[in-house]
Amino acid sequence: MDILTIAYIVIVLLTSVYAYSKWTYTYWKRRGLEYLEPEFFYGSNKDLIQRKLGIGDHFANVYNSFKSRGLKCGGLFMFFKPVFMPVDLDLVKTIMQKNFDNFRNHALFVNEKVDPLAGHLFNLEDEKWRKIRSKLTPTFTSGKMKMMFHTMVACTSGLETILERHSNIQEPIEIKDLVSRFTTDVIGSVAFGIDCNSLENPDSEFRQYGRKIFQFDLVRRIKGMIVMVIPRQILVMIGFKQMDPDIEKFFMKVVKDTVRYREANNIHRKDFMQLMLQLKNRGKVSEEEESSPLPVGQIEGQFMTLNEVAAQCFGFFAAGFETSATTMTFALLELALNQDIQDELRKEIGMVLEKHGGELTYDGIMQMSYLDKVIFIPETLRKHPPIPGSPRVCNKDFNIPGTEVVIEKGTRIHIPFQAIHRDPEYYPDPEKFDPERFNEENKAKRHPFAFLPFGEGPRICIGSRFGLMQAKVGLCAILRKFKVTLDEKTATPIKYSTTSPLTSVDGGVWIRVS
Ligand code: HEM
Repeated sequence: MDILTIAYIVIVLLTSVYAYSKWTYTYWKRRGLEYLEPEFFYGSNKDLIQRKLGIGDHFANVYNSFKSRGLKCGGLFMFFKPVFMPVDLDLVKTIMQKNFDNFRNHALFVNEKVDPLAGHLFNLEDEKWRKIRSKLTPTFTSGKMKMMFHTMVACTSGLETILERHSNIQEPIEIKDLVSRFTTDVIGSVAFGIDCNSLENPDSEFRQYGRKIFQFDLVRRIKGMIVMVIPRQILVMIGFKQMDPDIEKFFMKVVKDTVRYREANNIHRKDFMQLMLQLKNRGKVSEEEESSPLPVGQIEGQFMTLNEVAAQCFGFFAAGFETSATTMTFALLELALNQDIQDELRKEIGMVLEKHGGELTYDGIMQMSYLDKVIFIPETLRKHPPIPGSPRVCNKDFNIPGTEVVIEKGTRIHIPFQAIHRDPEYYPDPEKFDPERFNEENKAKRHPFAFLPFGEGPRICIGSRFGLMQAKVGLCAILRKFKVTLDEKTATPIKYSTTSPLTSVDGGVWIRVS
């Protein structure tokens, strides 16, 4: 082929892609929906793709631009794909709850044959999601939380030892790293029954792989782009793999070894793995400790396979340690900046502990109203939601109430939690950290969908109780003994990282303890 022919083919190809994108970018106009003017290739997300803004800040800009135009919703483009964004909270409720059947799935590409660990609840779709969700729901009741409480408390001693050391040598500590090691130890222990030891050893394998799950390096970003641009059917056909092989190998081995060991030695522990073994061998979670297979004839329900068990354990690890560590980090940041609130909280912790003989107990934690309904944790999650937004996909055409616009099957949706949490219509002076926003009177005045740190509707976070409990246990352990102040190494005013999928602070949060 001569050079002229090659040049001709390239020109034809580029012109076709350009013409296709031009046509695609008229999608929202053709459907009669106001939209953000896209740019070639980037669509409406140039700042996000070029990493000038993080996910939360970028979608907050999009939300604010629709809101300032008085719109209830709007259209945008992710590369060439149309994305719908609800702004009005009744419409958010319609999508997440009222018309859930039209918007059941998270729109994430999974091929369990190639990526068995990706078959966790967050990624699953339709009937398989429904089936696994109903099996897992009983593992997160308050009774089960009570059962796992002591494991959480046991992990606080390492946390206290490290802070004691930093207090003595008067050195600041990057608190996100420390509390991530705490939550890694808690989840490792509760989900896998393994002492991860990452508080003692910051480079433990669990901590290393935990960090890796949330590192979005170039390869991950390219894979993410491929998944957005190439149709699913083609990805399945070519066996496209997303999961890093070393992460997969590590977690698969941990789960399989633990399952085999427990089954061979008839070991029962009060943890999540025990409940998974019940699902694997008995098809349901029961109150008994027993998890060995039932005799033929007594079997109820369907069983989980070993791969499904591994995927759920991996999902809980990934979804559980970083989100709770993020909550604890922002709570400590705000407490360091608001010493009066910190004093109030420490007073409550002291009073409750005194009533419970100086011990951190489940009932004691449940009595901490300033920590809990107070307001304090909700205000942290409002101002800094760890997951800044959630995707959905439309699986049945849906007519937006009161308009002619139809969201077509296959259209992606983005629900911008962070933007809603910072909307002055619902939270006046939104940058201010004010726990009183969550007293009963103020809460009652707000639209229930103005607070979405755990999502809403049938797809709401299944581990919220667990996540809140471990954050509270960790915070109580810190605040009962230490006063926290912000070290000058923290870049203030803080900026959110533009590279992390979860909300996190650029340069970290450096805390001094005394
Ligand atoms: C403070 C901590 C946490 C926060 C802020 C958080 C937040 C969220 C959010 C926003 C979603 C998406 C909901 C939606 O799309 O509507 C979610 C889903 C999920 N979370 Fe959490 N989460 C936390 C802790 C945990 C923990 C500790 C676990 C497990 C032990 C967990 C497991 C999950 C799972 C499995 C899903 C998927 C649910 C489904 O699709 O049915 N999360 N979480």
